[in-house]
Amino acid sequence: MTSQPLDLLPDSSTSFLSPYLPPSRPSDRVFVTLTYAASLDSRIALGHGQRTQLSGSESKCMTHYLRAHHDGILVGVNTFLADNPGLNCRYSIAGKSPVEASPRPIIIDPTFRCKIESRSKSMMAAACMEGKEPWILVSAEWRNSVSPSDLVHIQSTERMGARVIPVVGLQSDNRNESWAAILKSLKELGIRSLMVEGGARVINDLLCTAVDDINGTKVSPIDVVIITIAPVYLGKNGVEVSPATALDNLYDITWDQFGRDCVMASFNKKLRATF
Ligand SMILES: NC(=O)c1ccc[n+]([C@@H]2O[C@H](COP(=O)([O-])OP(=O)(O)OC[C@H]3O[C@@H](n4cnc5c(N)ncnc54)[C@H](O)[C@@H]3O)[C@@H](O)[C@H]2O)c1
Ligand SMILES: Nc1nc(=O)c(N)c(NC[C@H](O)[C@H](O)[C@H](O)COP(=O)(O)O)[nH]1
Repeated sequence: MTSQPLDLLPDSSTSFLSPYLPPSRPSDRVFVTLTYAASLDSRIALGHGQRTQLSGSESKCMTHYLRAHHDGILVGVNTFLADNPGLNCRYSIAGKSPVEASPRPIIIDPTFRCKIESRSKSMMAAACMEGKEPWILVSAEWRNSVSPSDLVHIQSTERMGARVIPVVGLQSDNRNESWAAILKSLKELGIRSLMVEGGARVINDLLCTAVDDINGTKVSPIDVVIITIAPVYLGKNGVEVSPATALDNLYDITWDQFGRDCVMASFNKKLRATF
């Protein structure tokens, strides 16, 4: 199963994106890009568990171009199970094979719900062929008391090249603590830039998360927000992106049109503003 490479973006689109790409200089923390596609009524899927294509071909290219510029791409386990995403990079990058250009797929899955089943098998098989093998972040508490049958699932998942990585604090009820734990683990694993694609729980949580910076000040972990707006309504049963608090954090905002979609790119103030 080999997918066709996507078309190349015009220079105007790569110039539009270039200020928002992760910096190449080393940093003491993970650079986080939050990106997703939403309808005009801020829905990202028609219903829970329903894969819904919102991006047109041009904005899909944009997403894969962004993937090529990040070390990791993260989704929640519901997205993994609903969408069976490849999470690879099908945008051709000069001098790089598709595997080299692809980010590391990272799945937040505290209790390992994505255990080997036909769908995750096909995703992992596809990822092995066209991208990098996924890392599955599970709760360390869950991993320490794993059942014999789940242990078998872990071993068969790892035999396919994936890694099941225990994270201390992942199952915390406190989103600040769980995101601090996720980002600390990923940094230790060598991820310097992370593209967060969804789903709704992940996006809504992350928008309201605050983690300690090097001075111990609570700041948002998000650096850049890039949102595709598709000109459709998904209706009230759709899966909504709407954080728990009001936010007015974005700056250096620019908009560009990709086919029939509009894409907003912006930086996120590190300090959280709520009104
Ligand atoms: N349009 C888009 O850009 C887009 C992108 C991604 C997903 N989607 C859609 O979103 C829907 C899925 O969204 P969702 O909200 O149901 O699920 P999700 O993908 O956000 O996954 C939620 C699950 O991930 C785990 N998780 C997430 N954050 C965690 C944290 N901080 N700590 C511990 N565990 C955590 C939990 O098990 C949680 O139940 C699907 O229908 C999918 O098609 C759309
Ligand atoms: N940018 C974007 N536009 C969409 O319309 C949509 N539904 C997603 N959803 C993100 C989700 O994770 C998808 O499942 C992957 O975008 C699937 O794409 P790949 O198989 O990885 O190429 N993302």
